[in-house]
Amino acid sequence: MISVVNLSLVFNSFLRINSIEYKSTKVGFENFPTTPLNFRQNLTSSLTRSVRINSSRMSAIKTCGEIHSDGSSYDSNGSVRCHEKGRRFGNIVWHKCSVEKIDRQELLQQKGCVIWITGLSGSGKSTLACALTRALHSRGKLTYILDGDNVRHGLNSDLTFKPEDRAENIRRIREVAKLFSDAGVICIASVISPYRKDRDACRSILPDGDFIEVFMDMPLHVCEARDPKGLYKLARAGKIEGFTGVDDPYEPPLNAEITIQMEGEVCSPPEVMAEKVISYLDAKEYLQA
Ligand SMILES: Nc1ncnc2c1ncn2[C@@H]1O[C@H](COP(=O)(O)OS(=O)(=O)O)[C@@H](OP(=O)(O)O)[C@H]1O
Ligand SMILES: Nc1ncnc2c1ncn2[C@@H]1O[C@H](COP(=O)(O)OP(=O)(O)O)[C@@H](O)[C@H]1O
Repeated sequence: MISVVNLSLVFNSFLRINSIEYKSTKVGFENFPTTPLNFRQNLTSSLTRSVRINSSRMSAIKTCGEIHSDGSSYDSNGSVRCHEKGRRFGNIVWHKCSVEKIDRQELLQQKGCVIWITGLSGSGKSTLACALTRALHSRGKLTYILDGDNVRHGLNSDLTFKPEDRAENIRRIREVAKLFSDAGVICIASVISPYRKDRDACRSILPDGDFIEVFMDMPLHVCEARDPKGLYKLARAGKIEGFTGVDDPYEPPLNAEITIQMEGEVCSPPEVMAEKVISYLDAKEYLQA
């Protein structure tokens, strides 16, 4: 017992010396069981966990650079992110809580991220999003879909398809997606998102690796032949102005993490496409805490 308590004292002194704002309560010391054996086991595992968590937090805090509007910041490469209590942006001060993303991820046994599915209308974005969510759900993983059509029924119902409104549409969706991924959820955004700079802006607000761009690289003639909502027909007839791929641009990704294409004239079933994304998530360890 004594040696474990001594270890705790040394550990806390070490943190004070390093000027890191830290209290033992932040890593679960507040719930000590009462028996000596459980007490020691809990303290030891709390220490092990706190060393693991705080070594990454400490390196993040040491390398903090520019402070962003939400109180987060990045190092000079834009890759390390942290929040520091009390950092001010105008009159808004970031409020930090001791339960953080890492804790939520541990609870969910997965890593929060954003799978951003982009492509022309009719390219299969919603179909893939649905197949992916089904496959992940059956593996016990928590997902949420932000579908362009659906979000435009509520949060973005005030927006049109003019370029500035499309940009605002994507800005709101990326902020919501960021919140979901911070919650530890695998967030799937399926939106045309035709402009590269809007998609890149989403990449830039997320921690390295957490933005996974999936490009539905389907030829326009295939999408147009599908035309499930009859919108291409209306656009060709001049009844819809500024339709993506017809008289509004689509800028394909330059470095998408995953590209979905037809093989010759054949389009893989949605479940096969979903497996491709799941293999990527598995390889990058997003399906574990
Ligand atoms: N002018 C124009 N251009 C493109 N798409 C149009 C347009 N007008 C309506 N729709 C329907 O809106 C859906 C796309 O919404 P998004 O929010 O994904 O678009 S965007 O990212 O803001 O460009 C899109 O849904 P999907 O077919 O699922 O992509 C269309 O059904
Ligand atoms: N992998 C696929 N193989 C065959 N048809 C598909 C596939 N994915 C989507 N479709 C069909 O294409 C149409 C458009 O798909 P959808 O997911 O609504 O596209 P988007 O969301 O990009 O507009 C739908 O009729 C859908 O059934």
